[in-house]
Amino acid sequence: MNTNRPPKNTISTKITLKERFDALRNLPAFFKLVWQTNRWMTVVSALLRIVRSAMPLGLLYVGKLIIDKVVTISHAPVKDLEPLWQLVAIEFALAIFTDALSRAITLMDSLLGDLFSNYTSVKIMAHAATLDLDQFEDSVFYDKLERARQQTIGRTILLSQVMSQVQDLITMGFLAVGLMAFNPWLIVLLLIAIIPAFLGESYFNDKSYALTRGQTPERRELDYIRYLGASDETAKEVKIFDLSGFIIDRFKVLSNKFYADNKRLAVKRSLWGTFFAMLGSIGYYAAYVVIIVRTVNGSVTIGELAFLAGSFRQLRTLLEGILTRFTAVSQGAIYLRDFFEFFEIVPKIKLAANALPFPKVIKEGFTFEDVGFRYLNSERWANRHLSFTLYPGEKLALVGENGAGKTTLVKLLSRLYDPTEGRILLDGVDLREYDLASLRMNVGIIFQDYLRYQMSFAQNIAVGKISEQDNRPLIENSAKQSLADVLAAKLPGAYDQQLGKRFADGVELSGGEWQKVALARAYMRDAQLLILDEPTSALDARAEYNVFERFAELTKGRSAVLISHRFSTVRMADRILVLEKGELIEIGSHEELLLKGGRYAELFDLQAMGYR
Ligand SMILES: Nc1ncnc2c1ncn2[C@@H]1O[C@H](COP(=O)(O)OP(=O)(O)OP(=O)(O)O)[C@@H](O)[C@H]1O
Repeated sequence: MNTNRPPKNTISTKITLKERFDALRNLPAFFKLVWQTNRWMTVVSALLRIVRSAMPLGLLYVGKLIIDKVVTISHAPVKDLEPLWQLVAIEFALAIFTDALSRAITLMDSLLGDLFSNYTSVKIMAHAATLDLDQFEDSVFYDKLERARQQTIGRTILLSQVMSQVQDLITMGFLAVGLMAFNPWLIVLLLIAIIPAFLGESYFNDKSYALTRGQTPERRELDYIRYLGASDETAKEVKIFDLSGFIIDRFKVLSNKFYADNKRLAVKRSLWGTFFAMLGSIGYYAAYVVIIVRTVNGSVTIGELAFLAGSFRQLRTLLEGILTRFTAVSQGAIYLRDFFEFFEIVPKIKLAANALPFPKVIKEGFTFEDVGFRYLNSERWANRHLSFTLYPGEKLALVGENGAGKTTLVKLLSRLYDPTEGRILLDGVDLREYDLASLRMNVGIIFQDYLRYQMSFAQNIAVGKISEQDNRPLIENSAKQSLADVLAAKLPGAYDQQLGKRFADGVELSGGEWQKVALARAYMRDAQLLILDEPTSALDARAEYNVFERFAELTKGRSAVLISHRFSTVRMADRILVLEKGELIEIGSHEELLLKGGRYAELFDLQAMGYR
């Protein structure tokens, strides 16, 4: 991380007015989502707004009737006030009703907005779960995910914006009819006064979108720095290495840049906004003068003067609102494009059309045929020219220096990735022909960077087969097999003990203890192939010996792949596969490889020497 210079924007961000209109095409899909969120609330909300949109005209018209009535009565010799009070009562009732409607609309917006946000968050999580591992490792993907996530919050605003837009358009229709009946030129005057403001608004919205979109990678970095600076998982290292100053400096550099960019735009926008608002006022007062002159000439009544001036004023406000909101809505619609784009990302690891179920009993084993794999955006081969067979019931250990490609190999075996070249066969059939869910069900794998779920002890084991989360005997049995049962007995809450420090009453475990818990996950499913990627590195020597003794016993008849840097563990395997720079350089039993005197023998001696 370079603390002095924030990274440059990497995303193209220019949008044209045409794109703005095009983006509106996303709105039907958006409304479909709203509709799916909650049907009856969507209908009620729309109905409330339609009724609400007729209210301003009603209020203005009753106001006009009241004024005209007052003028008539004041000139009449006999003063009958009854009809006047009736009108006042009607206006009062309308005013109260309008207010109640507005509140109901706000309430519906906020409730529907919350539901919408929950619904779309679930949709995002569900979709993310279908995607491939390497898609998560791609920064462009992450930017999309991040923007889609923002939409779940931002789009609840869009919802009320679009609804208000429709409501205001209807209100405007009502008012415009009244105004046009009097003088159509007033409408033209109104448009002339408003259009500059609209263009200005749309210009600045473009700028603001471009800025926000361009800042996505930096915002992700900012979030990451915020997490580094204040989280239970990072606190230990941040303290030990005294990183807080470094982190805060980086945060300041980035956040100050955000602030400066945003400020520059906000100031410009505010200045131009003031100017455009002034033009609007000029238009309004010109129209006002026209109406006053005609009232003085006697061609309209005083009530009509109040009605027309009120209509004109409200129309101006509405039109301004509508035009401003148009840019905001189209803006939102452009953001929606990002949201829907995320859902367009499809996993590359596909299910075969007539996928085969995983064999009940593996007959020939897994055969690698000249398998090579390169990570996304990487020039280097993580695995290359791998050809070997993992036989049914065989225990195979993978050995090699850091970065030799051991973890990559087991990821290919469990189809987290598909080979870049070559193929992997299971009982003579390409792994890609098998049903993915059935494959995953039959391959139990515990990675070296397994997750420490901040959940209960039992749940931490149950994640190995979550459909069995209520099967306590199975969970306890799995714990017994990985030697985690002894640990449960020591905890105050036993199997219901909350683990980790993030939540109340949580107990933190040692590294080795966590490993035993994670290891129990492997025993939750009756997998035909078990893969343990350095699962015992944190265990003490005795515990590791016990774990492996059991492992060999418990996996009798089943295939297993072990990755370990400890040769005391490795030598228990039937065969050992030695990897170097992603390629297979030796394969054979412990004795065979020692006799051969190659790389394995060298590494073994090196470690043995350390114990002498
Ligand atoms: N997600 C990834 N994206 C890009 N490159 C990766 C990724 N994971 C691993 N690599 C690269 O692939 C190579 C093999 O990594 P792998 O994790 O398979 O090694 P390993 O033998 O398991 O190492 P270790 O003993 O350190 O766990 C390494 O050079 C590593 O830098």
